[in-house]
Amino acid sequence: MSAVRENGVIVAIDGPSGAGKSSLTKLLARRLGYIHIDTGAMFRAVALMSKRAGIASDDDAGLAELCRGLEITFVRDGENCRVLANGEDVSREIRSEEIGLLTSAISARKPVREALLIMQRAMGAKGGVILEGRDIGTVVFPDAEVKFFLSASAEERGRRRYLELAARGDQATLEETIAKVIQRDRQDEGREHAPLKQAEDALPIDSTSLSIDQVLTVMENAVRERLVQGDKG
Ligand SMILES: Nc1ncnc2c1ncn2[C@@H]1O[C@H](COP(=O)(O)OP(=O)(O)OP(=O)(O)O)[C@@H](O)[C@H]1O
Ligand SMILES: Nc1ccn([C@@H]2O[C@H](COP(=O)(O)O)[C@@H](O)[C@H]2O)c(=O)n1
Repeated sequence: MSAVRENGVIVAIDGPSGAGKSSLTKLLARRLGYIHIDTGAMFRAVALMSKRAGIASDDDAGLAELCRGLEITFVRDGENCRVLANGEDVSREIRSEEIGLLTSAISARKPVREALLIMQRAMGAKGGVILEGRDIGTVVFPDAEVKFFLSASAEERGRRRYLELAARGDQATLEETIAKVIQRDRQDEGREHAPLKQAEDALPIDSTSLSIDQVLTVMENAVRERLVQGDKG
């Protein structure tokens, strides 16, 4: 491989809901000194703003108009990142289960995907970046130097999400949470535009019975190996 991009390689982490993408992206970024971009947060910000504006999830013209007037930015806040929509911090509000399901519906719409694709490519082009989402390795950066497809069984992903919600005092049951995870998978895999799927050249990782640390080690080794190949290229 010839010299990598200006700031390093692009790492794509795709996979279904609750597989551990956000957790691993942050940890891996810290290990590598890279920035990380949570593309799901961008779709969530569009969903939240569409809800507030009363735009139906199948109103393509309304969604296109909304995206034209929407600026999404990330502000580093220590280890975390705050998400701003037109300057307003929406980091907390976008995390509800309701917005998660609405996001899955609006992210299927072509104008939304087109608008965010442009933003995501601009954010990642210089490299030295880890992007996590559903279509990073297949659509956003099909030429990413390292691609992972992180998954786990729906039961395990639902269990992890349930524990997270319970810790926040949410009343959801385990069965409901698993059902929502499965519903979101179906919507994300079944949509016409940029569906969730593994890129052919992605390294699959099934984290069902792996700890976060074990997954992190596999990922870090794979990226470092690629960086060494790059130096030789
Ligand atoms: N290997 C693992 N073992 C145990 N728990 C894990 C593992 N990976 C992630 N988790 C936990 O599972 C929950 C979901 O992880 P995370 O939010 O990183 O998933 P995600 O893929 O980004 O989900 P989403 O796409 O819905 O945002 C978190 O509570 C996280 O701590
Ligand atoms: N590249 C992406 C990222 C996300 N989505 C959609 O957003 C929803 C929320 O994502 P989270 O990772 O924050 O849970 C997700 O269910 C997808 O519908 C996407 O389409 N493409």
